[in-house]
Amino acid sequence: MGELVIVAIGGNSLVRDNGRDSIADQYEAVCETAINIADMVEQGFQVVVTHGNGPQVGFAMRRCEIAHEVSGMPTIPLVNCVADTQGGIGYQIQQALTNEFAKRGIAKKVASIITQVEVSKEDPNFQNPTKPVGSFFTLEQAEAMKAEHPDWVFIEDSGRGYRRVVPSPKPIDIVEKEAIRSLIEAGYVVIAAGGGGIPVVKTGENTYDGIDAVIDKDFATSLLAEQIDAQTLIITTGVPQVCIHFGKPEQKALEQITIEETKQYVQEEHFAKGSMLPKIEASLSFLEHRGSRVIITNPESLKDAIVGKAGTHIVKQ
Ligand SMILES: Nc1ncnc2c1ncn2[C@@H]1O[C@H](COP(=O)(O)OP(=O)(O)O)[C@@H](O)[C@H]1O
Ligand SMILES: NC(=O)OP(=O)(O)O
Repeated sequence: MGELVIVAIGGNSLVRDNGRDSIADQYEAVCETAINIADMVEQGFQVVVTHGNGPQVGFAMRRCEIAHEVSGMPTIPLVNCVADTQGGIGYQIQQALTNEFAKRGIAKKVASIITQVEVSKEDPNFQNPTKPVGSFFTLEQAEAMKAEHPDWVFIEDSGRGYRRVVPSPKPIDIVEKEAIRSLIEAGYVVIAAGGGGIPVVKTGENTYDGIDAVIDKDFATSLLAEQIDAQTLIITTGVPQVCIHFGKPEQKALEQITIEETKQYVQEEHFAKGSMLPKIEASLSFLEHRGSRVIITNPESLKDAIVGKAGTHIVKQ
């Protein structure tokens, strides 16, 4: 079996045009990412795919809220919105990969696993929402919405606008890890932990209950990578490389950095909270446990990045 690589697809990287955000647009973006993943499979890598749902779960929440406001339809709990987006995006990735493999004559099967991820009810992040979801708004739009819904919390997201935030507890365990391992061993390209996984808390030795939150998919992916013994973690997002002085005139893209250099940049606050910082923290956690290397790049650079010709590479030393 080839090197086991886990590829995390950013939710924002699947949103084409913030004005439309249609399912057809999203499928087009998924198909482009599927081409890049198929390239990696042809290169001989064993691939596991995870994905985000930040924009999509926010859209789902908003749809239920509007349906409730307009026609009194029952709202859908956030944990179920996460499950719905995990299924919806997983379906698109599964179909796009299946079709791409068939087109190229790659003899690989694809399977998505509904993945629950255990969190703690006591996690302090439940009291302090930090995970941006849904659309980007101007300050004026955010203030108008806040006036109408005083319990909503907004943050500024990496110079891109204002977004609603929801609680994001840290993942403790991937409930379906054995099933994921079995499918990998059977040669499947597995799609798992979509949207960071469906947040659940333990109610007994082997029993669980859903809880309203959105787990950061970078942390869930790093945990899954450890639990399936992946050697390489790739995080795809909206930028080809991680930068220092991001968004400033002196911005500099990083090609290769060590754990120590990365920690130094974290201390110097080069990585924005809620966007690039969780990717960096998840990368460090993966490298400090079992992982060998991390690559952060955009989907179109995957094929080159895996052979060292693109992206930002974080290495042990
Ligand atoms: N130091 C940085 N280097 C590069 N991008 C950064 C940096 N800090 C913040 N960003 C922003 O973070 C974004 C990635 O976060 P986000 O869009 O939330 O992730 P996702 O692709 O997982 O949805 C990048 O597209 C970029 O706009
Ligand atoms: N759940 C999650 O972290 O999604 P994004 O990567 O889309 O923000």
